[in-house]
Amino acid sequence: MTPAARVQAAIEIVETIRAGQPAEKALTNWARGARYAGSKDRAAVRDHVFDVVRRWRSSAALGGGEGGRARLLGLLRGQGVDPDGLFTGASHAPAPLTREERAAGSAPTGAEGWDLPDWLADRFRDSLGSAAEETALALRHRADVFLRVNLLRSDPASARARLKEEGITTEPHPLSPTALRVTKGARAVARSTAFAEGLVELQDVASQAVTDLLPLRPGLRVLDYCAGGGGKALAMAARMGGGPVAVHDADPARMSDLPARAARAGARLSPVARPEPPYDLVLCDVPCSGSGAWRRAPEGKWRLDPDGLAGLLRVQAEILDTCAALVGPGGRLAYATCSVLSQENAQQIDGFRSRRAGWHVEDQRQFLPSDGGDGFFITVLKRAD
Ligand SMILES: C[S@@+](CC[C@H](N)C(=O)[O-])C[C@H]1O[C@@H](n2cnc3c(N)ncnc32)[C@H](O)[C@@H]1O
Repeated sequence: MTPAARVQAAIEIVETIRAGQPAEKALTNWARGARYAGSKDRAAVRDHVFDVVRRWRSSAALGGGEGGRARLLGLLRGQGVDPDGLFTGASHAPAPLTREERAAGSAPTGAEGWDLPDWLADRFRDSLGSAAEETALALRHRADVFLRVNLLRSDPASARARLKEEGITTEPHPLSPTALRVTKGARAVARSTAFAEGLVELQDVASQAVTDLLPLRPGLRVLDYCAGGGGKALAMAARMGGGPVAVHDADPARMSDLPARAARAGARLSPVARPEPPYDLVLCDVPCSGSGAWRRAPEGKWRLDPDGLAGLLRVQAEILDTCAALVGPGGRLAYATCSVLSQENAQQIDGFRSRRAGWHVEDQRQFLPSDGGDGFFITVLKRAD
């Protein structure tokens, strides 16, 4: 496919997203009917589509319309790319720009320029103050790919050397001693032998930094109450000489990949339908807005509404209360989100402490995209003896 044909494909996919189809599904459906598209074409089309979703409002403003064609035009203008080189009318390319299209479009203003719904721009300001703008703007960009070196199988220097043999170059990152930022070959990681042999896992650097803050050591009774795909459970097990870490999730199907992931990593994870207290440490990595990770999952910012957020806040408080009851005397409760909204973070901890006596905050950190990874929040609470 030519670069222009990729833009035309993205225009058509953005139209189906506008009609209500999730971006992943729209891309899969397109790929099924586009046997002529090679892996580089698919990757380029995907990048265009996700760039538009990240910049849904500003691309419409700059392109002067809500449709796929206007949004791709606006995206290119925002990226400083001359659209005339792509809107050529050649075979499979978008038709040349009309006079109206050339005249349309204006610089985005306010929340439009932050690429957030108005109500969320207000929440960003309330939560982040002077860091609100840079955080919102960071979420308009693609995220870096990070690996976690699995210390049960390797060390950072050896893992980097193995990856390099397979054409994947990396560099360390100051946020976590196990983190490697992929500088070349990100798309090859999942089929590399270093990955297959469990030397590295795909995991955001801030997600690693969150588990680094947990007071873990071999022999502790540890429960990951919202284990999901197990990214943090595996990282915790690696810091405990392999585990075991008890894993639980309200939706056990979300843990279906865990046995294979644990085997690859050399970690021991024990699924528990009903947690058996007391635990020395319970992590609740609660369901949240995902606002810290909207570079990776940008549809979330357009889908979330105030009622949805209120529902999440209720579930988070319930999980905190449930998990507190699982911690033994002198034990720890760790609360984590990949959110930058204070209602889901510090305010949730304040609410918990106003409901329950006998807990004190041992550690609290908010990671922002400006630190290099996703936005994450972690609080470690210690229960009185
Ligand atoms: C943020 S994800 C967990 C991500 C995971 N810890 C990781 O690092 O890969 C939140 C998880 O909480 C689960 N969940 C939602 N409500 C829950 C509840 N009431 N109790 C336990 N788990 C719940 C969801 O199914 C989801 O898998």
